[in-house]
Amino acid sequence: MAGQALLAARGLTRDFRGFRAVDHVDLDIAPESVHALVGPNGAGKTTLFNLLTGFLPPTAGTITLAGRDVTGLPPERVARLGVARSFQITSLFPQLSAREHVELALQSPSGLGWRFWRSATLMRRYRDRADELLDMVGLAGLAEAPSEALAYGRKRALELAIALALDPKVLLLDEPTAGMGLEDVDRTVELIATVRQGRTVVMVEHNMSVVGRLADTVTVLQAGTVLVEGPYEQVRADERVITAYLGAADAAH
Ligand SMILES: Nc1ncnc2c1ncn2[C@@H]1O[C@H](COP(=O)(O)OP(=O)(O)OP(=O)(O)O)[C@@H](O)[C@H]1O
Repeated sequence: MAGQALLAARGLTRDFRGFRAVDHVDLDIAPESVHALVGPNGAGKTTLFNLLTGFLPPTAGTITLAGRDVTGLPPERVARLGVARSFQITSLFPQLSAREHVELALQSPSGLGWRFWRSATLMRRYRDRADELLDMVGLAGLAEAPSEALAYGRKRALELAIALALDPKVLLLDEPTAGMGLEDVDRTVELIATVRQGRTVVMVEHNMSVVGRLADTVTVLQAGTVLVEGPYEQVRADERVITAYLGAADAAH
């Protein structure tokens, strides 16, 4: 199994001052699959995401990308090796246009740090690719719009275009439909179905209908451990998963 995985974790563990948020997780993300991480609040999904992208170093365990050990590498190195995550809206510059954001991402080798504009000629080379990416995420008509003028769903689409500028092998999406109305959810599902072509997608997603429509494999986390893993239909019918969610709902009331 590990030999076939593009991104794999073994015994991945992360403690926060004695509290174990991720507890010996084994994960195999198959190439060109959509793999969803789900689970009740506090299950460790975000922490696992941060571990896989180098934003947090693990307390124990290993992460491999195409068989190469990437454990403990900083996020920009992980990104350069082909693992990109969609950025949060807070990292957009209000006055820069959608196109300028993507152009900047294209000329930044890691996609993480914004660099100074190099030269007008060089930037023009990025323009065609930027416009292609904006078109892919449905923002072709909004290329000139300052990011602050974009509606919420469009801002999330711009984040995706920025992540795609790295041409990542693995794209990590953190709750891609969070806070969206039905129409934007549908558009985002279609968008992910498009951008997954030739890529591997890992997503944390609370909306089970979205998971059902997109994911090949679902990993359910609970209290930092893998509770169940498998195809959506199998996972949603699993008694342990139903109990975990009902338990979490009870605890919230
Ligand atoms: N920096 C931190 N310091 C201390 N505890 C943390 C830290 N980050 C996360 N935790 C704890 O680790 C556990 C897992 O958190 P995490 O955010 O990974 O869960 P999650 O599954 O993403 O939850 P949610 O669905 O609510 O986002 C939680 O109990 C959380 O309080």
